[in-house]
Amino acid sequence: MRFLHDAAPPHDLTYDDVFMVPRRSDIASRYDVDLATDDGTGATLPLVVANMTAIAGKRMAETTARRGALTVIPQDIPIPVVADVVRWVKQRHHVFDTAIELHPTQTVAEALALMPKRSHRAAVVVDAGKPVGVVSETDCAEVDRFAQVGSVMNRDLVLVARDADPRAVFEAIDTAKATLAVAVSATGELVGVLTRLGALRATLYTPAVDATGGLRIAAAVGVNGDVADKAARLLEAGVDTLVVDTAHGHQERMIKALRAVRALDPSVPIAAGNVVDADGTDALIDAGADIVKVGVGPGAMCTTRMMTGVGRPQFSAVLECAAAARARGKHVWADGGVRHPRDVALALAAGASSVMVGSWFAGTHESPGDLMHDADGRAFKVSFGMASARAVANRTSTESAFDRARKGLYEEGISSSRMYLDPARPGVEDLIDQICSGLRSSCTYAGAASLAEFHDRAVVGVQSAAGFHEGRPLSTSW
Ligand SMILES: NC(=O)C1=CN([C@@H]2O[C@H](COP(=O)(O)OP(=O)(O)OC[C@H]3O[C@@H](n4cnc5c(N)ncnc54)[C@H](OP(=O)(O)O)[C@@H]3O)[C@@H](O)[C@H]2O)C=CC1
Ligand SMILES: Nc1nc2c(ncn2[C@@H]2O[C@H](COP(=O)(O)O)[C@@H](O)[C@H]2O)c(=O)[nH]1
Ligand SMILES: [K+]
Repeated sequence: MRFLHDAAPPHDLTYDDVFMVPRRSDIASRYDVDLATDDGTGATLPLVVANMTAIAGKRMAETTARRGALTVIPQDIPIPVVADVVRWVKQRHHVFDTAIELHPTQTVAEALALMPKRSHRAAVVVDAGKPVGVVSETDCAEVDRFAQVGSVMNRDLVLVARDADPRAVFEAIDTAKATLAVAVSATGELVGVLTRLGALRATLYTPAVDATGGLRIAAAVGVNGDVADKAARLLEAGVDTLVVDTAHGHQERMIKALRAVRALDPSVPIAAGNVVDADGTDALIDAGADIVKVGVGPGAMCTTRMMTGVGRPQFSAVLECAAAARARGKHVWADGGVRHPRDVALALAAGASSVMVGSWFAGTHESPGDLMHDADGRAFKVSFGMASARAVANRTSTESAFDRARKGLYEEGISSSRMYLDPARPGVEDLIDQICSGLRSSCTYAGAASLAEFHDRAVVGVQSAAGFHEGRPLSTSW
């Protein structure tokens, strides 16, 4: 990446401060761009779901890995639970989505409570292991809440084989004008479901898969307690990337923790952070990090900059840390503050190998929280920061009341925030589609067929607030 007219700015910049200029390109189609990362995580998209309890759970992990991104299970989840999640995610089908299963005698009320867990808003009715119907939210509208789903379900199933070609599945759904197709095994047991859009996506994305065919997943450890023991148990559980995570990554406790994790000689990449400069990046690489997590204070749930004055505008932080890491053959993840597809593109132009997204994905069907509605009927989920009073109370629940009270004094995150679902993009895959289409287009504007070429060729200029404002679309007249 270089600055336009080679004019490096005199002050630090964040995503809104910069823009990219188009360059002569010989990339004929946006589909000719390869978005795979080269950081050893095996992700086929440069996206990582941040290790936040309100965002990164098993549904998020399954759904994002199927499209090629990685989800990091947070450090606050007990390790036996993480092991169960890893096992579950690795058993998921690469093409078919995990269905909500209901027995014909379950009620419409139960169905309606479970359906928001899927963006396709439907469940498969299963009897003796075999699908007998599909029930959607529309089928349940205006129906007595105590009615049994067996009496409202649609029995005309589009049944397909577990190895059916996604394009053929798309056509079968289209012809039947159905909501989704139901995949079954050779003996007729339910395997999963696929919508028209899911079938299309299966032809556009490559799942992030490990050597044995399981979907990939990452998990985080903090820097307190017996870090080596926790890391060893996560590796034993089969995580594909290990993240050592704390607010202030450039500290002795982190360096000690990282050395202990490196001493386990893991065969998977170790990511560690967070830092914002070359010194911090070098220190973490010296201690054993393959990937350095960059960002202090940009996160949407983060109050660190307001509380402490510490942090650094994220674009400059990523640019400096990425240069330091690249000089040593290592990588950085740009962590936090991403709100538009352009921010993802700019972080990658600056040299990040992947971009961590937290709050943007909180308001989706796949985040772990329950779907709620405000007084105007708008759907939202509750999110919270990992350094908020709420998260600290969870993390320290086994400590003495005194220690908990002491730790509770240091709050650097929001405990409750409403993240509204975008009615046009209520699922995380809708947001991934949006990000990838923006990013593919950015790459072709730069004349880049891969992320490595994108970083090489990107030319970035600095803009005023008016310049940023000019780029915003206008939904009504002036
Ligand atoms: N990227 C960002 O800007 C930030 C991210 N976070 C996220 O929040 C989560 C919790 O992180 P964290 O608060 O580090 O909690 P941890 O539970 O990981 O504990 C951090 C440890 O470091 C010590 N410490 C020393 N200086 C600091 C400092 N300035 N800030 C925080 N801890 C310090 C703490 O000791 P003692 O308590 O005795 O001081 C504690 O033992 C992580 O997921 C982290 O990534 C949190 C803040 C900023
Ligand atoms: N200072 C704090 N930072 C936090 C907290 N919880 C998470 N984070 C950081 O934010 C990113 C995600 O950023 P987002 O803009 O996509 O939401 C995450 O990976 C952490 O580094 C917090 O409570 N305080
Ligand atoms: K912030």
